[in-house]
Formats: sequence, C-alpha cells, structure tokens
Amino acid sequence: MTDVVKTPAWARLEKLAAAPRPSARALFERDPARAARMSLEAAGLYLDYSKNRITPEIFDALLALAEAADLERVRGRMFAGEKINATERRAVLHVALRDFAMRAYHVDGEDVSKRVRAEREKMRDFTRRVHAGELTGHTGAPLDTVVNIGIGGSDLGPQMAVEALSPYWVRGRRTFFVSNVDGQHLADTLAAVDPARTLFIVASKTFATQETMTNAASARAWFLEKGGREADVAKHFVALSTNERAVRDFGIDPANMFVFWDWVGGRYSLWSAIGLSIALQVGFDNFEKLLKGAHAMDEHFRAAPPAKNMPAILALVGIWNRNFEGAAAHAVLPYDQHLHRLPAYLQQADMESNGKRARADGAPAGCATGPVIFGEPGTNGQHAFYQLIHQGTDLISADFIAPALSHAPIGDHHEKLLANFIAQQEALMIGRTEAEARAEMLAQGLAQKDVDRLAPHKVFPGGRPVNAIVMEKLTPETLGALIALYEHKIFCQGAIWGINSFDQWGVELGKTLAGRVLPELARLGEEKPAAAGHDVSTNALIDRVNRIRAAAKRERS
Ligand SMILES: O=P(O)(O)OC[C@H]1O[C@](O)(CO)[C@@H](O)[C@@H]1O
Repeated sequence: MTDVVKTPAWARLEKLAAAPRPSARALFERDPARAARMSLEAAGLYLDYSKNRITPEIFDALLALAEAADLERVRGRMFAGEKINATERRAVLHVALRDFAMRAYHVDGEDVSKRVRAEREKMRDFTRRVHAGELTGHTGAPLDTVVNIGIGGSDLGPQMAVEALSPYWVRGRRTFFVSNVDGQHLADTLAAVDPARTLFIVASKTFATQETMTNAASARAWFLEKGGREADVAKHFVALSTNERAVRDFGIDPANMFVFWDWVGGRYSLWSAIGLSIALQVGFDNFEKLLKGAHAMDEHFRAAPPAKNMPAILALVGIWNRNFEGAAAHAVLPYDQHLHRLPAYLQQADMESNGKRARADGAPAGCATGPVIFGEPGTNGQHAFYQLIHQGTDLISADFIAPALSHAPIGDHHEKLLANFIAQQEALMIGRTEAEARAEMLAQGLAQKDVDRLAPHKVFPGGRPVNAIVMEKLTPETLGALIALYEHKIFCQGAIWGINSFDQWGVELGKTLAGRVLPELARLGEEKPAAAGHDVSTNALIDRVNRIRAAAKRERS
C-alpha cells in the first residue's frame, strides 16, 4: 500500500508549508472570489472552507495527495463491501443501512440489503405497536419510557440524535441513556422511571461489554424487585445486538431481539437496530428521514470527484491543518443547543477511528494521525476555552456548525447566536495586529501608558483555521447528512494516512488490566493482603482504596 508520506504530493505539501505564505487576511484581500470558490453545497449542508490558510497551490497539492493515496478506489472498495477492516476481516457497510436506492450490497457473496430492509421493517412494526399501545408493560400500562443501556457506539449516537431531535419527540415519551458502569448512573435513572411503564433496551454489538452487561443485570434485578415477575421480563427488555447466543444466555428471548451485523462498526451503528431508541422517541418516519439525510450525503460522497466532494474536502483541509500546520486538536463547535452531544459523539467517531499509530499494513504511521477532538455548543464554549483558540500558543482548527433557522424563535436569541457564530470565525481568521489594537485603545481615549501596557495582550495572531457548516434548520434529514459527512471525512483521512479506521485495539489493554485488578479489590469490609503484582504506584492505589473500603464497613457495623 502507498505510504503517503513518501509520495511527491506529500513532499510538495511540506515545501509549500515551509515557504512564505500570505496571511489568511491577505488571501481574502487578494482574491474576492475566494469564498465562492472555496465553498459548496451537498445534501442540505453548506460548507465554507475558505478561512483555512490554504492557497490554490496547496489545495491542488492536497488533491494530488488524495490521488496518490488512491482515495477514490478505496472509497469504491468500501461501497463494494470489501473487507477493508483488515485486522478484524470485516466489511464496512454502514452505508447499506441507509440506502434507499435499492442497491444490492454483497458480503461474502450474500446480498445483505434484504436483511437490512427486513430488520428495518421489524423496527417499524415494533415502534408502531409500542406507540399504539398494542405492546404494553406487564400491568397493561403503556411503555412510554425507554432506558437505553449501552456504551460507546451503542450509546453516544442514539443519545446525540435523540437530543438533537427534541422538536420531533413523540408527545409524552421519555428516553434515558445509561452507559457508565458507575452504579450512580443507573441508580439516578431508575429513581426517575416507573418500572411498569419502562422498556429497557440493552444495546450492545458484542453483548459482552462489561459496563452494559453489569447495568443490564442490575436493571433486570431492580425490575424483579419492583414487582415484575420472570415471565414479565420479556415485555420490558429487548436486546439490540449481533450476538444471538449471548442475548439468549443473558435471558432475553431472541424474539425480543433486533439484530445487526459484524460489518456495522459500533461507532457507525446508529443507523441500524442500535437506533431503536431514536425511532421510539421521534417516531419511525423521522428515524427514516434521518437515514435518508445520511443517504443523500452518501450519494454525494459516492459520486463527486474529490475537488467537489464535501467529506473529501473536509478531510483534506483537516490533513493540511494536522500534518502541515501542526494542529494537534480540532474543535467541534455547534451553534445549536440540541447538538450539545455532537462533540462527545465525534470524539468516539473520530478518535476511536483515527487515533492510531500503526498503518493498516502494520508499518508505523510516518506522520501524525487523528487529532484530539473536543467542543461545546456555542456560545458556552466562547466563555470557556475560546481564549486558548484565539491567543494560545498552539494552533487549533475548528468546525463551526449552525442552522440558519431555529426551532425556538424566541425574541432575537437566534440572531444573537448567529452573530456570535459568524463573528467568532471572522475574529479567528483576521485576528488583530498590534497597530490595530493600539489605534482602537487610543480611539477609546486610553492614556498612552495604558495603551503600551495592554497592547501585547490585545493582539490576536489570526489565521486560526475554521470551517463553517450551515444548514437551513436542524431536521432529521440535515442531522443525518451532518453525521454522514463526518463519517466519510473520517474515512477519507484514515484512507489517506493508510490506517484502518474501523478497528479499535487501543481500548483492549485497559480492559484486560481492569479484569486483573478487579479481583484484587476489597468488597466492603473485606481485608485484602497488600497488592504486589504491579508497579509500585498501582499497588499503592489498590492498597489505598482497599484500606478505605475495609474501614467503611467496620464503621457502619
Ligand atoms: O456495543 P458494544 O459491543 O457493547 O461495544 C461498545 C463500545 O465498545 C467499544 O468496542 C470500545 O470502546 C466501542 O467500539 C463500542 O462502540
């Protein structure tokens, strides 16, 4: 496979990065057509990437890089169902879950699209029956509350989408998400729900994840404690998984199971049965609209050449900022309160996909790969960490995301929100020179000595790379398109860096060691011998919590 850092395109980009370059401000002054040239529309989204410090030569070199990495061919391999997740020997076909063009998708010679459609119909029917009151709890009460028990991709996607689509919630329905193995998360949730009206959705691709299995077992025990009988469990517990045997072993009847397949990555799974909590909370039609929005982005991504392809451009611009400008962190800044979980969702989507140091062929990655993703909704982030983005010593790139219309048009809130959305990007790009800072302070009537004192603090370097993503309104369709945009951006970056974006070996070691530590931890009141099998810091930590836990019981008794 191509080692991208050894290609002439990479060398050219390094040269362009080292050469003197106009400031972002100057790029705009010299080229009035810059914004029109460096923006595009697709699937209801508008992307403006002109506020990156990218010249036409750099953009051409980035396109050459995509060509050198054979991006279009790798894209074709994904859509064709080839096993591009080589370490796990799996195809990557989340696009098949939302293909409304009736295409066939083959995995090991089988057209999986029929199974996809059948499972979707099963979800539609289940959602209808719950909403119609045909499926009730064991007392005959409606199942108007959902507790989704899952973690990572079995939690973040559905939770983000349910929150994002709150204007579409079916009246009277509530959905809770329990992910953390911290018992507090489950306890707080159970305190807020009525067992007779609650449907527990146990969402786990593997059905082996410690957190989810622990939470599900405790939820089941709570349900039985609260008056449910064993025979009632079937009415209150459903499973979403690829692992039928484990579902049965757990005690959930496979008839109450919605399946998906190993070619759906956990962090790419909200389009599958994992989206059941979304369908129940917003209605199946809206869930399907979410899928259709993603499909519209897939169609664009599948067909458009890299120079006019929104996910590919976002990826290339990101590679420029990461590899040639040195931005180790990337902020996701949604100016929409409903998207408050988008940064958390993208942390998994991006960092679990592209936080890799070995290439797909096992050779070390010769360049920096996925950046740190973080973010908060605007304008909250402005009053928290924007200081560092504006004036800190590290370069940080950012995506600003906003709908032009609000679902809550109260007074002039949305105009104020949008003013901030636009002005922050402008400020990050143009910055403020010392001469400008001085002139402003003098115009405000400050004494010369104060101007001298404050001038260094009032300088903004500018040239902070930002993208703007604008949609008319946050709807199921535009949300679907937005998520698919990021999924494909992540794919393109992984393909160019030559890494496998679809495995996650980095989560293994901590899990294995936690399995070793667990039996060394004292139950309340239990005396344990001093820990000895680890480094001295780890031994000391085990001993410290063990001492506290042993003493806690003694005090109580
Ligand atoms: O759906 P599962 O199998 O419970 O896995 C949950 C999450 O755990 C991981 O495997 C590791 O964090 C994620 O990739 C996945 O989304």
